[in-house]
Amino acid sequence: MGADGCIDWQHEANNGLETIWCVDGCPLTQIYQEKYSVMSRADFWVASANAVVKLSSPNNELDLKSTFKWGRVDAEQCPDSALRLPGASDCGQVQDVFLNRLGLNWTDAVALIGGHTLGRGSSDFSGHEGIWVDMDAEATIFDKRYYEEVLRKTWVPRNEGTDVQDWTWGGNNDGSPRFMLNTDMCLLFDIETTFPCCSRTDLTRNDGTNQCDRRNSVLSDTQCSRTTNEDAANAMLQFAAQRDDGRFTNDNEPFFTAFSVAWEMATINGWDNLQELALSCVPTESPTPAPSTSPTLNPTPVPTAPPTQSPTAPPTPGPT
Ligand code: HEM
Repeated sequence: MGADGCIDWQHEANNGLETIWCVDGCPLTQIYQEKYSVMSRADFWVASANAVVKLSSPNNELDLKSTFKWGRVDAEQCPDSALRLPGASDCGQVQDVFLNRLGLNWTDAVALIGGHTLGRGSSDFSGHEGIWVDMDAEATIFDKRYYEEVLRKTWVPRNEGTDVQDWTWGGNNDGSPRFMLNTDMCLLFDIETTFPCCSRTDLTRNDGTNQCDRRNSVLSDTQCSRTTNEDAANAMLQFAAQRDDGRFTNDNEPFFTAFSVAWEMATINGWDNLQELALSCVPTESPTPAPSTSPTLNPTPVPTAPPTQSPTAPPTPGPT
């Protein structure tokens, strides 16, 4: 769901988005068509994300309204734009996309990826099944829990040797499995030098067995070492807000402040003429409607054909 209001439907990285944005029956599309089609889709998608963050944060605390600017122009076609998305393989992906191309720093990247406190991965879409946090209900709350979970849980490799290798909890994965991507784990651990490893060799199950050890894999002697990327690790620790006694505070503020800064930079990237929201409705101060290249104001069509193989063309530049 790009900053140009366009979705590259042909790329597998976007699998599942047809359940959110579609011609018929997707609530978000319906809301847009019925009430907000005066805005460009691109502005609407950012505004919708802001609303989700606000409504799912404790006491509606994280209001991103001050970061919102409007005036993005929609494109109807964006072939190969999904090639610019980060893969989930390693921190090189994070560096390439968030630092080298979006111009953010590691603190910004770590703050943005904290978005994984919400929602889930699916074997039907990405192939990574589970939630990042402890309970399904917690996956509907936008708070710092994601950072806590990286530190709190015993993470061991899952799906080793496949292209959906990730990490899962060494404890009891009842219900939804809990998982982390390599791009989550690498922000705190060196998961390359010591792979395969276990993130906490100090925890046991109720039956006394080490949580790092499973039937086919014994990792209780292989503690994952801390990453040498101190900027990323420091941000993870700061946002998790762990006390000296190992428990976590309820203070979301460091995460929320960093997320707001990074979110604004990420969502205005590529546009140099976006407008602030008007603070009043007095006619002389009100802005003109956002330009839109979508004359029929219809959502981008959903393809009926299955995704084709990954395109090989080089990434196209973002909007300027
Ligand atoms: C290195 C960067 C990132 C990678 C590799 C990545 C990868 C993924 C993957 C594989 C999924 C599972 C998709 C599925 O199976 O349906 C996912 C879901 C999700 N991601 Fe990310 N992501 C990244 C960054 C971000 C950022 C920056 C945010 C928000 C600011 C974010 C928010 C989410 C959310 C909310 C979901 C859950 C979606 C749902 O419940 O349907 N991700 N991500």
